[in-house]
Amino acid sequence: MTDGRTLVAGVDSSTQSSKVVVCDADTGEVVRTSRAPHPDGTEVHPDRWWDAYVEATGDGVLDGVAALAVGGQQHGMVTLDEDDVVVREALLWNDTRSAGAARDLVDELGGVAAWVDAVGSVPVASFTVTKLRWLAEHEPDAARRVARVVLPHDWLTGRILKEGKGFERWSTDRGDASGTGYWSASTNDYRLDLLELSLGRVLEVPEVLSPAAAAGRTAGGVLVAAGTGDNMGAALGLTTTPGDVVVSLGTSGTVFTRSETPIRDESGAVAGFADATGHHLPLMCTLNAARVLGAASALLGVDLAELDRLALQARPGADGLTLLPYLDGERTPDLPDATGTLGGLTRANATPENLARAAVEGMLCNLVAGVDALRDHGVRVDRVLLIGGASASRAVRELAPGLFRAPVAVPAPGEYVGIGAARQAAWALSGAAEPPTWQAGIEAEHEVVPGSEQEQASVVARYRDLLARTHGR
Ligand SMILES: Nc1ncnc2c1ncn2[C@@H]1O[C@H](COP(=O)(O)OP(=O)(O)O)[C@@H](O)[C@H]1O
Ligand SMILES: O=C(CO)[C@@H](O)[C@H](O)COP(=O)(O)O
Repeated sequence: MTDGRTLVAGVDSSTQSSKVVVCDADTGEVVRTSRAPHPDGTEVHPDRWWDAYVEATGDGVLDGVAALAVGGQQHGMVTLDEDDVVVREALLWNDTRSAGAARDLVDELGGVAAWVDAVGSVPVASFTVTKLRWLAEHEPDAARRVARVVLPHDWLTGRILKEGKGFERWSTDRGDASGTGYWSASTNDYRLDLLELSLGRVLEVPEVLSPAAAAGRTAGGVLVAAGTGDNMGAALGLTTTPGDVVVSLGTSGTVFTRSETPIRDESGAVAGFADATGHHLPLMCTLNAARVLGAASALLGVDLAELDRLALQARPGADGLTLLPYLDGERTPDLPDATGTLGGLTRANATPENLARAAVEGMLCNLVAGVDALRDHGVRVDRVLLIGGASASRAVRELAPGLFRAPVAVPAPGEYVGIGAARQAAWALSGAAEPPTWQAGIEAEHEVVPGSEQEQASVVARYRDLLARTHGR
């Protein structure tokens, strides 16, 4: 309690950084924020997340906070031995070394339909279940030492409780559990047989808490809520209405919507995740998003603001220059070994403006597939809410409505994963049946430019054509 009001904190332990948001528990007003970077790379020792958390919460950032929760990057494999010592560095969601293991597991269970029936998703390299198979095959000594497996948000939640002398047991929530590949959002149960299929034996797994449950309480009295995956956290931090689809442009690109019922997608594009309120969060994810713009600006030797200016000076379609932005391999489409492809390059269109435009268009066209996949499953797309680091880009904001074929709203600048985690903490603290009502304002709205539909459709068609010619998809 500070100045008569109750404060709650949300931690977003994402791929590139830890962000902390302290909010008024009743209104959601953001009172303080801070952040600290994570190391680069697709395998990271969990202690580095703790270091970033300690750095970001220094200087009294958590003073007066009554409850907190952690939203974390999904899927990462954190392996612990009998004494909870980390066995090896965590393999993150964007580590593609387990792509072969994913293909093997799909075959061994009887194909994609069997996986969708079992856990609502078709596993790709991102999923924890495939990382465990990779571990068993490539590091058998380490695999033998593993006693339990948890996810990044589970681990950080447990560490906060251990340091706060309030740890009782490892726990997780429905949202994050649904990204493991061995827990089903339809039945709300683990499929330990799939864990066994992956690793050759069953491991201890965290207890799946209900949405407003507490994971524990520190000796100092701070309630630590269940926490969740970062996309589920963002969904809880945003004020959405039916017909809203969220596109997040962070390290990953994600397209998701809240749903009362699961979506069944045997193409594997849409994963059947759970949300953080007891419902569902069908979600499509790409490995490439904001960092594509970073790479393009490095290539052109300009900053992100100049990249925006250049992109907006070029004509739609970049005079025929098209980028398949698979710079870190790709997850959707399932092309883990792909690299980027620049198609249609001529002497006439080889300008900085066209390269900048192709980067923005390519990044967005990659996500158009997610918006369309949701449409194909009957999801109404009345409005796209754009969040994540690259939603600050002027070029992204202006090009997105035409390519997504929907109006785009950009919520007031904010760390929505952290805000969602803080809202979950406030919910757990209140003991109420529903989370508190917090309103996220809209900063900017962008409409589809009338008459531009044909032109935008041809940008997407050219992208799809290059994808088909390059990768046969
Ligand atoms: N104005 C901008 N234009 C394009 N990209 C941006 C802009 N501002 C930040 N970014 C990018 O956003 C990314 C960070 O986004 P964020 O959502 O915090 O990622 P994550 O949650 O995955 O760690 C970085 O790659 C950064 O370069
Ligand atoms: O793997 C997924 C979703 O399935 C990613 O969205 C991760 O959850 C990482 O998120 P960011 O760090 O990009 O926010």
